This record gives sequence, structure tokens and C-alpha cells, in this order.
Amino acid sequence: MNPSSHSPQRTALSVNVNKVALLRNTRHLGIPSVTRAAELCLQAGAQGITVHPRPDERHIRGQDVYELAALMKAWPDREYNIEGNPSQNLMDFIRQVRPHQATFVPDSEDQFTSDHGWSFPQDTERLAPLVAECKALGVRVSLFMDPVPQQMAAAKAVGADRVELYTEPYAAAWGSPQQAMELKRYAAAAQAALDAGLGVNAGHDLNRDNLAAFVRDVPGVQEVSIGHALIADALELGYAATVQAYLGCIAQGFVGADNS
Ligand SMILES: CC(=O)[C@@H](O)[C@H](O)COP(=O)(O)O
Ligand SMILES: NCC(=O)COP(=O)(O)O
Repeated sequence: MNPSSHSPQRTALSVNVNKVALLRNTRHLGIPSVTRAAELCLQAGAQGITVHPRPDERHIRGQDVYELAALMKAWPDREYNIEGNPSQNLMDFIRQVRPHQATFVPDSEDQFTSDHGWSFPQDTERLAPLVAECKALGVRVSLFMDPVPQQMAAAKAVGADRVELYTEPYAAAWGSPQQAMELKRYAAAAQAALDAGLGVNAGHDLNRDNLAAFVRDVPGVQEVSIGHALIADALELGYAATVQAYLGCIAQGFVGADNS
């Protein structure tokens, strides 16, 4: 891999606070607070906050989306990223809140968790007007994608600014003999995205073990969104120490890529 292919900009960490809301929703007491969690992560240096308000509101609720939007106004140099399926509830939030980034994810209404990306050309006709609407609102669009290099030009053609590489297969292979092959697969997909003129985000099941190698070997990753493992770590370490640990993994990856 050619380290010079990396973006010189260090990968941004966007903390997904879904799982704080999941715990909060098991009582009617308002604790733990989603906005307080986000604020502590931003204070610790996270470059952004991500939410995935699913239609069943199993974790993030509409009110959380609006309260976080208000919080983010006090952090103008940080990014608010809202994920979801634009054929369900996502576009209403985008129109009202106008976050920095909308990440389109092809999940069904009752999906357990995200497990695949968009497919082109099948999804082109459906996505094109929704991507265009986001762009007209001044909202960057990222498309959740499997690491398939051949799909990246089509993601660009539909109007997307970035793709988010779905990293669960990499995370599942981490520490096994398949890890190196998976990293090559993601590196090829990222390079194809960069060659198509897209920015590259990544997320799903990234954690303190697998993050540094991903950032080191996959070119040009502008942003990782991390929720499940990071919030689990925060239960043990606290938000500040956890965010700093994840920022440390990113820094470690950049040093490994000779890119610090
Ligand atoms: C697109 C993606 O990978 C994340 O948004 C993930 O789906 C988190 O959602 P849950 O927290 O509901 O699993
Ligand atoms: N886009 C991925 C995300 O926001 C968090 O995914 P996970 O870390 O909860 O698997």
C-alpha cells in the first residue's frame, strides 16, 4: 500500500450515542442523558456526534435528534451526522435539522442492526432525488456501502459526496487469518471511492482493538462513526477516557501509515 495515497487529514471520530438512548429508554427517568453523553464526548475531543433514529424509536427518539441539534450549535466546529433510511423517517429529520451530514442506510423498519449497503444500479432511481434534496439543503450525503470497488463510481454518479464502508466483516475477521485479506478488500474499496471523487467514512463494530489497523491500511478514511463498542467501553472507563483512547487508536494508525 502506498502511504502517500492517504489523506493527510487525520480521521475524525464521530461518537454514535444510540446505545446511551437504549439504556435511557428502559426507565422513564431520563438517565443516562443522551445530550450530556454527547457533550462529554465533544469536550473530550470527539469531532462529531452520530445518531441513527430508527422508526421504532428503540433508542434515539425524535426529541433526541432535536436536542442534539441544539447542542451542536454550541460546537460549530464539530459535525452532526444523522443516519437512516431516506425512504422511512430520515428525510423529515434532515429537512428540519439540516445536519452537516446525512448517511443513507438501506435498513428495513425492524432491522436488528445495519448489515449491508446500497446496491447499484437497483437503488439509483430511488436515491437520486433524495440525494439531490439533501444537497439543495446544504447537507453532505454519505451512502452506507459494502466494500465493493465496482460500486463506488455508481455511488458518485447518484450524487453522493462520501461513502461509509460497512466494517462489520472486517471487525469479524480481526485477529483471524482473514484479517489481512479483509484489510486489502477495504483498502481497494476505499481507493476506488477516492478515484471516483468520493470521500470515505467507515463504521460498524469498530473498536479499540481493530481501529488502528483499519486507519493505517485503508487509504483516506475521513471519519469513523463508532457507537456500540465505544459506549460499552465508556461504562467502564468513563466518556472522557474512552474518547481519548479511541482518538489514540486513530493517532496510532496514522503514525503506522507514516502520515502523522
Ligand atoms: C449504519 C450503522 O452501521 C450504524 O448506524 C448502526 O446501524 C448502528 O445502529 P444500531 O445502534 O441500531 O445497531
Ligand atoms: N455508522 C456506524 C455507527 O454509527 C456506529 O456503529 P457501531 O459502532 O454501533 O457498530
